[in-house]
Amino acid sequence: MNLKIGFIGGGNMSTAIFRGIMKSNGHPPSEIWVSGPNLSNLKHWSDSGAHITTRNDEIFNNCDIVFLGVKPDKLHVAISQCQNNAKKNTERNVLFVSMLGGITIKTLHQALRTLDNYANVSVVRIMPNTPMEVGTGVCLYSHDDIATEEQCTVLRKLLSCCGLFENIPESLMNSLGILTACGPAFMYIVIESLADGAVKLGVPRAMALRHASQVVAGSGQMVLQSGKHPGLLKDEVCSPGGSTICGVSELENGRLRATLIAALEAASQKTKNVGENKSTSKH
Ligand SMILES: NC(=O)C1=CN([C@@H]2O[C@H](COP(=O)(O)OP(=O)(O)OC[C@H]3O[C@@H](n4cnc5c(N)ncnc54)[C@H](O)[C@@H]3O)[C@@H](O)[C@H]2O)C=CC1
Ligand SMILES: O=C(O)[C@@H]1CCC=N1
Repeated sequence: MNLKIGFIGGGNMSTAIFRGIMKSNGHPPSEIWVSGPNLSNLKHWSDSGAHITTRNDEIFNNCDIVFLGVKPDKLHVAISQCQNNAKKNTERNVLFVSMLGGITIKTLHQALRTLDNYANVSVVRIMPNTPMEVGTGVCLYSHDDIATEEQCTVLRKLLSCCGLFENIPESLMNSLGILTACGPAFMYIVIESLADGAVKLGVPRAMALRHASQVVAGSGQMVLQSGKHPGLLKDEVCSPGGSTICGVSELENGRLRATLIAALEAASQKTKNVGENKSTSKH
């Protein structure tokens, strides 16, 4: 029998995971459910064969693995909507998988404690990224001490078709998790900027974007596959007195390295504040 997979919140990140699973035939869509306040926003799920509902309790009461994909400030309301007093099947085991940035396993347990079948709920905290949609993502995870090896294996089987699936200490979620989850946005800006540069030099936009993307993907593969330090790989491109080093010099003038480091720090600080429930608009 296939496991029933549910998503509470079917926005960008849940959709990317769903599409990644669909792309690799990782699970039949007829065994996937998603909930959200507005059914018209979930049409892309039902078009692919998944079940859609406005009721979070339907997901929680019927699914074996329940992904939580709402914004962190909706944590408590979304969980309170999982309670259905008419249905008291408290024996079911549920693997509750939260993708909420900054929200700790401890906070998740505190929120879930209000539910009737809390005793049978184990929690996995994941930090996914949107490239999971095309099978080249990263999904970091940490689990509580209730989740069984078997549950983690089932989750690994489901999500490793979307890319790298790696167990990390929860203490790294707001650092490594920031690199992997926010990093794609930073890299899209790099790709767009490289393409802009080529367009400025007269290259047609679509051609520039396609090649900028391939250069970024290829460079990442080169670091991964060659085992060489990126500084050495950079040196291998820079001929003495050549063109590339002129460009590198401009990147240093523009403080590219310092800016990327600061971007990760800012995103990490913001995520920590979300976890601590600080309502600062900046950081
Ligand atoms: N977008 C990304 O690249 C990543 C997002 N995340 C996390 O994923 C979570 C979702 O982020 P996104 O998908 O980007 O946001 P989103 O705004 O696209 O999706 C959130 C969804 O939750 C739905 N929703 C709101 N209240 C609800 C409720 N009470 N019950 C059920 N559904 C409800 C909304 O209608 C919306 O579709 C966040 O907690 C974020 O920290 C984590 C890693 C990466
Ligand atoms: O920007 C955000 O808040 C989410 C969390 C990590 C990536 N996206």
